[in-house]
Amino acid sequence: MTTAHTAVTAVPGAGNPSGTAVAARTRGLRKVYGSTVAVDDVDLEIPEGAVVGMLGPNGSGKTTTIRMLLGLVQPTEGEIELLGVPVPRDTHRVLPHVGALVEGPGFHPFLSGRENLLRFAAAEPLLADGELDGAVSAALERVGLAHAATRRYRAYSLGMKQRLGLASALLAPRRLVVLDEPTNGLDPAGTQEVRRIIAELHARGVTVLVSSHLLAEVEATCTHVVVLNQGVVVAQGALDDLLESGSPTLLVSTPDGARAVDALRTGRIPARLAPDGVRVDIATTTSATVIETLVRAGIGVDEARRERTGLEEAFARLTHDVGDLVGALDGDEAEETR
Ligand SMILES: Nc1ncnc2c1ncn2[C@@H]1O[C@H](COP(=O)(O)OP(=O)(O)OP(=O)(O)O)[C@@H](O)[C@H]1O
Repeated sequence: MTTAHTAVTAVPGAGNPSGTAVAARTRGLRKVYGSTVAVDDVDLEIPEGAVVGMLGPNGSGKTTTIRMLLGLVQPTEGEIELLGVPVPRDTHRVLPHVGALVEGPGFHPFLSGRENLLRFAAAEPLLADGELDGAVSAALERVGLAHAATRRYRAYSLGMKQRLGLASALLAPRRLVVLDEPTNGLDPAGTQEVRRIIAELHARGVTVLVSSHLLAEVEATCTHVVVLNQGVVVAQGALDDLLESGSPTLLVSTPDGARAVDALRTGRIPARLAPDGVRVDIATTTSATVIETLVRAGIGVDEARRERTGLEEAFARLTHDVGDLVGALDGDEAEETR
């Protein structure tokens, strides 16, 4: 959890000269540990108000990047701007506006969950003394931990510890919330709650950066994604753009699949029979041409819909086959891909 112990000064607006508001930005960010390059030349842009999922295989640099953003790890090279403020130089100015769930938030094992949160709340410059109790109760309630508030932290399960970390990130009103694997150790109900909390923050206009291995969660909750592989950003942008970037496919439901495949192939349109219909590659044709071809061949079409690439498929393509990436996302990002 991040707290600031200094007085709050005004945080400048997070606008940028090109007009798009940016909550966090890095330029040429690099972190080297001995002979390990953990993060290499990372240029991030986290749009204000977005829910950004940070994805990547184990060891791809997600946690290191998040820790550098929060001023917890000193970059080897590069620049960071958080809510318009340079980090780590002025981290203290911005931290009160940033809630963070990162590993090892430093809870005291012999204090209860409530007592631990009260200590953190007392260090929140945005909370007045008279607001501490209420803020702690509200945060405990929000993460479903009110019933265990008086139990000692060391008796908490992994999931309860995770919930308490989340509560600490939500103690005060935030402009940016950074969650490093928030569903780690949570049961399905806890995962649902994290999803709900992220949706609530998003509805209030809070920017959320969340790292996760749960692609279905990211697909369900995020508006944008950043994909890291071996310390390098291999894709970033709107989730919808990423999902549209695979080979476009039309799924056709027809009572006569085998004949449909024959008719399309005769018309030099790649198609194959699948359990749920006929899958047609429309990279070099249009949906209208496909349907026209089928109707001309006297084949009935019950339904035809364009399929999106699932995030799982996109992720596999991005992290296993970096060479094929150019052109997968919009031009700028693709060009930056190495
Ligand atoms: N304090 C450290 N000292 C040495 N190497 C480190 C340190 N922290 C991270 N690394 C290395 O940097 C690389 C990136 O690690 P990082 O924890 O950022 O990855 P990650 O994407 O968060 O992984 P995971 O999904 O497993 O949590 C790894 O090779 C890791 O071993």
